[in-house]
Amino acid sequence: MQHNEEETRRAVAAARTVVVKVGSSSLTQPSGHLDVDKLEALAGALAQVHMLGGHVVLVSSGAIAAGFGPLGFESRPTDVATQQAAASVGQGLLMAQYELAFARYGIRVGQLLITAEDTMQPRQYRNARRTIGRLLELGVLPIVNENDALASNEIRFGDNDRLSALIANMVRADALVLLTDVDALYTAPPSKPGSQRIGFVPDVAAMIDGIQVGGSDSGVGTGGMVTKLEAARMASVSGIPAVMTCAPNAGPALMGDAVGTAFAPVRQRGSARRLWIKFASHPQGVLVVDAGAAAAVRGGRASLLAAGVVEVRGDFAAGDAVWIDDEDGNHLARGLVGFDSEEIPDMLGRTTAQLRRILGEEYAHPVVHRDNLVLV
Ligand SMILES: Nc1ncnc2c1ncn2[C@@H]1O[C@H](COP(=O)(O)OP(=O)(O)O)[C@@H](O)[C@H]1O
Ligand SMILES: N[C@@H](CCC(=O)OP(=O)(O)O)C(=O)O
Repeated sequence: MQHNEEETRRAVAAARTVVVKVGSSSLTQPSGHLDVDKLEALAGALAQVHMLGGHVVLVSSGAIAAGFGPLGFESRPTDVATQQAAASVGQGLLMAQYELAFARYGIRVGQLLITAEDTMQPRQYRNARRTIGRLLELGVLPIVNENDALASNEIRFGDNDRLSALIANMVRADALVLLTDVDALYTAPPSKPGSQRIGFVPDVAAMIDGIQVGGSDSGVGTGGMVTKLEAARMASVSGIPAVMTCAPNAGPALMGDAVGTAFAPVRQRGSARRLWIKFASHPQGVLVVDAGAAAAVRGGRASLLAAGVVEVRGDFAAGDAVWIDDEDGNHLARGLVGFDSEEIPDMLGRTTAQLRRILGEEYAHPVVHRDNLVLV
């Protein structure tokens, strides 16, 4: 599958389900306070799609930006605890404005606060997917943000760009639209003289190295262009076309006009939850595997059995993410492990039949099931 720009834009315009991500900088005034006019303009553009029968999921940042002013801070706080407090105040303010803005079009909104690390667990993943699906069936416009108050620093995504790509993959969206404060991707940060606008990226994974990307200049955003390109790549390998542009271009971008930068999908639709394991997991330990197990894991379809594990490192609980390494220390895969780290030493090298006989039925399972394993 190789999409050209026209096909990519057309696919965005024809999308039945679209995930739209808006950054803090597109919802705030230079002072950092929430800019209600900007928020209303965005709601107007999304309402058009909704009223034409499209399903829109909005991933909105802005909780921290909306909360720090009312708490009396002059600029965005830099320590995590104050950011979390600001998010807790700001999230309610943000949703109140969205409710008002969408109510003008008779559209009801629903809030989902997601912790990416938790949502890759099968049950939470299914629940989040089912809730968003049901909201869409009920004609509600779901608004997603990271659960800033809960996510600790280590597991926090911090930016919503990659979260929006994971959500697009989860809801099997037909398009992802990333709205920010620059009109397009440039060959270098736009403040640099001579940087050129890029209208179309046929293969984002292949071009990432050729672009100079910088962090956020806005003072309120977090990820800058790095995480936006990462999000575009995640969408692209999930078979989802993406467009990145500035928030005032939301309407034209959603209609397939040639604004911003379009990113072609490079694959067929991929599996869903495994993308979360790949991008949202923070491995807590390592399982070192022998050559036979390494070959099986590399083959892509096998579960990791205790028989092939030679060593376990780290302190983790069943359900945590771990690295699967070969004996030379190369990372082969990431996976959600089925056992606590203390349970695994007694299992090492044993076949499933031996595990059943010696340790009992509850140990006669793969250490990492193939559904929970993703190659790196
Ligand atoms: N190559 C590039 N092309 C476009 N913008 C870039 C590039 N490198 C860095 N940037 C910066 O990324 C910023 C957008 O990221 P960010 O401030 O995190 O926005 P948001 O709050 O929308 O997530 C832009 O303001 C721009 O200055
Ligand atoms: N969850 C945070 C998002 C952090 C953030 O600023 O993200 P972004 O503006 O998308 O780079 C918030 O709502 O403030």
